[in-house]
Amino acid sequence: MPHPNRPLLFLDYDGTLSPIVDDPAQARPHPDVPALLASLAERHRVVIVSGRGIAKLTHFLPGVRVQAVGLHGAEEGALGEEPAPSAALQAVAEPLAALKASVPALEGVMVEDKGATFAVHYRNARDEAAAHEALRAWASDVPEGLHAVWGKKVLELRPRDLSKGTAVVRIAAENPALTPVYIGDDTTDEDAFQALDASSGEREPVTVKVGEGETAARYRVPGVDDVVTYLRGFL
Ligand SMILES: O=P(O)(O)OC[C@H]1O[C@H](O[C@H]2O[C@H](CO)[C@@H](O)[C@H](O)[C@H]2O)[C@H](O)[C@@H](O)[C@@H]1O
Repeated sequence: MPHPNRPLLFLDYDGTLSPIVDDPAQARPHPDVPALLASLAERHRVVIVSGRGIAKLTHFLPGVRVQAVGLHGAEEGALGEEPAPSAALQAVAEPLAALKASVPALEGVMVEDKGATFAVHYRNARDEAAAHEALRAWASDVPEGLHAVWGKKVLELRPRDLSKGTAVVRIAAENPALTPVYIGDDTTDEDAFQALDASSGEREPVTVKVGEGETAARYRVPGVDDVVTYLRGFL
């Protein structure tokens, strides 16, 4: 996989810098990641792009000071700093609250409170297929302005017009001399792979899918260890 000389490093968190675990609250980074991010940030522009909120990313990566896009594009700022309230999420606060109150009660299904939004996890559901079906029905008719996104055993709601793709394309346009490198493992990262491919013009982005499954990315690595190895090549 190529290592452009002047990269703009977009890094997803769960499944990319942190191995997937059963409990979202215990998703610690790979042990080498905090120091690696600090070293990378001394040489390159690094942006964490996550479905998590920036405060939660800061919790997992204390002491790391890099740019961040949180809540699937609804939050922007930097680790270690309080992000500005998301106007896009404030605009859909009412329907989000109503939806949160109506999540089907199913054994093992867990609602992760992310402040301005929430995620419904069914990884630990007693009957995973039944939980998936119940959540599919629940999310089949979300209010105008919201979009239901399926990730790894999780269903999330985000403002319809925002995605990881919209955020990274804007940041890439602000940094025309840098070559975008995007590494991610989940469905929401596919928005970013496609958006970067469609918008980068002369700059061929390096898009990397972590793990198995269909992807629009140009390259693939098997897991988080391989992400760490690839990133070391930028030092
Ligand atoms: O964009 P990401 O940084 O990849 O965040 C996406 C979601 O990741 C988290 O859920 C996923 O990881 C958990 C921990 O490994 C796992 O238990 C869960 O099944 C996965 O879906 C996180 O909890 C969500 O808030 C993020 O949106």
